[in-house]
Parts: sequence; C-alpha cells; structure tokens
Amino acid sequence: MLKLENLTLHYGHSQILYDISMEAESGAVTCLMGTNGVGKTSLLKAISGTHARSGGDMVLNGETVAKSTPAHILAQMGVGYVPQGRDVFPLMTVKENLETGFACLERSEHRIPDEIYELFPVLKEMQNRRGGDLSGGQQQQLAIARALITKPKLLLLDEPTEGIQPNIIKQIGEVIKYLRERGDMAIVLVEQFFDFGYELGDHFVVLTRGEVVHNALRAETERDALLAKVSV
Ligand SMILES: Nc1ncnc2c1ncn2[C@@H]1O[C@H](COP(=O)(O)OP(=O)(O)OP(=O)(O)O)[C@@H](O)[C@H]1O
Repeated sequence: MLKLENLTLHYGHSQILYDISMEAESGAVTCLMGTNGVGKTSLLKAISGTHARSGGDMVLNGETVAKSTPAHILAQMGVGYVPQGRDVFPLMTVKENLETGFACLERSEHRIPDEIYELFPVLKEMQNRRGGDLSGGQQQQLAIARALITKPKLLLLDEPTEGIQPNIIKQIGEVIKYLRERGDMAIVLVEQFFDFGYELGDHFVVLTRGEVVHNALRAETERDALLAKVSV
C-alpha cells in the first residue's frame, strides 16, 4: 500500500530525516517508534503532504507520488491523517467537524456512515456540541472519525494515546484492531506508549536521529530488544 525509498526531509537547512525506507501493508498496523524528536511526526507530515519531503520516492497503492503533491490531493488519494494534538475545530460542532471530511469525497457520498457512530457512540450523543467542549479523549475519537469519513486506504495516527484516560485508550485500541481486521487499509501508528504500540503492531519501524534503526515484522522483533531501541 505504502512504499518509501530513501525519503529525506529538511526544515530549512536542517536535515531531519535520512534515507527512510519502509513499507506499510493493508490489513496491518505498522508501528513507528522512537524517543522524542527523532522525526516520527515529520515522517507522517511527509507522507501526508503536510510538509514536502526533500528527496526519495513514495509509492501509494502502486502510484508514484510526486514530491510536491499537496496534502489535499494526498487526502483524495486515500491518505487519512490524524495529527498529534488532534486539530479538532473548536468552534464547529462535532457533526460539522465530521463533515469537513466530505471535501475528499464525491457529492453522492456526503453522509456520515452509521459505522462511524457505531465505532464512536459518544460522537452521536455529542453531535451538536462544539468540538472545543469535548474532553481530550473525545476529541481524539472525533479526529479519528473525521479521518475515517474520508475512506482512507492509509491511516496515519500520531500518538493517539497522548494525554488520554485509560478507558478511552482501550476503546481506541479496539477501533484500531477492528480497522486492521477489516483489511482494507494500511495503518501507520506513531506511538510512545510502548505497551499499546507493541500490542497492536504487526510490523515495527524504529527511528533514531532521523534514521531507521529497526524495520521488521512482529515475528522477527524481540520485545525487550525493541524496548531497548526505543528507550535510547
Ligand atoms: N517546523 C519545524 N521547523 C524546524 N524544526 C522542526 C520543525 N518541526 C520539528 N522540528 C524538529 O525536527 C525534529 C524532529 O521533530 P518531530 O516532531 O518530527 O519528532 P518526533 O519524533 O515526532 O518527536 P515527538 O515524539 O516529540 O513528537 C526535532 O528536532 C524538532 O525540533
């Protein structure tokens, strides 16, 4: 579904990512790990078109993606991005926040599927409340739901557990497992909560200072060795 080869990224003159090569398959969770500041968010920004990569190749669903492809085109090509901090629109209602996802869809598809409210019942109850009035956990659920509205083939989740209470973390974990089982999307999960990421990951990629230092399937990844790599 997603293939990166030798991807590089700069902010101005400072190079942040070095020759990142990795793949993410449909029906699998690729867990991207590493300590603060190693470049995980920057990699998601490059994949989503939020910040253009400087070099390297990206292939999405068999299609080569040009370096300067903007985020709204990548969204139409099937990239759903749930950024760190969620970016819910605080003054818009829950329903209006969800409807912003329609921008990627044909007019005939402009409806909120029942599945969204089945996955996140709280959003149905709160559909007329403002996004800014929701708790952090509810906002995270809203941000994931908004990305799902766009019918992504690749879902990018940046630290969905950050600052969220345990019962909602559990619910989000269940949703990720359900989406994986559905089998029609690749999921790239950036996660610093090791046990959450380790439980869900089918494939682990670890970054250190902008470089890939581990890239292997679950069966080839020993838990304690992985923990050691993400703790340095
Ligand atoms: N807009 C920017 N301009 C300049 N430098 C940036 C910018 N955004 C991030 N950086 C730097 O790039 C590096 C990688 O940051 P990034 O947010 O990608 O790391 P991360 O692994 O996601 O970290 P965290 O877990 O803390 O979110 C850091 O040194 C950060 O300071």
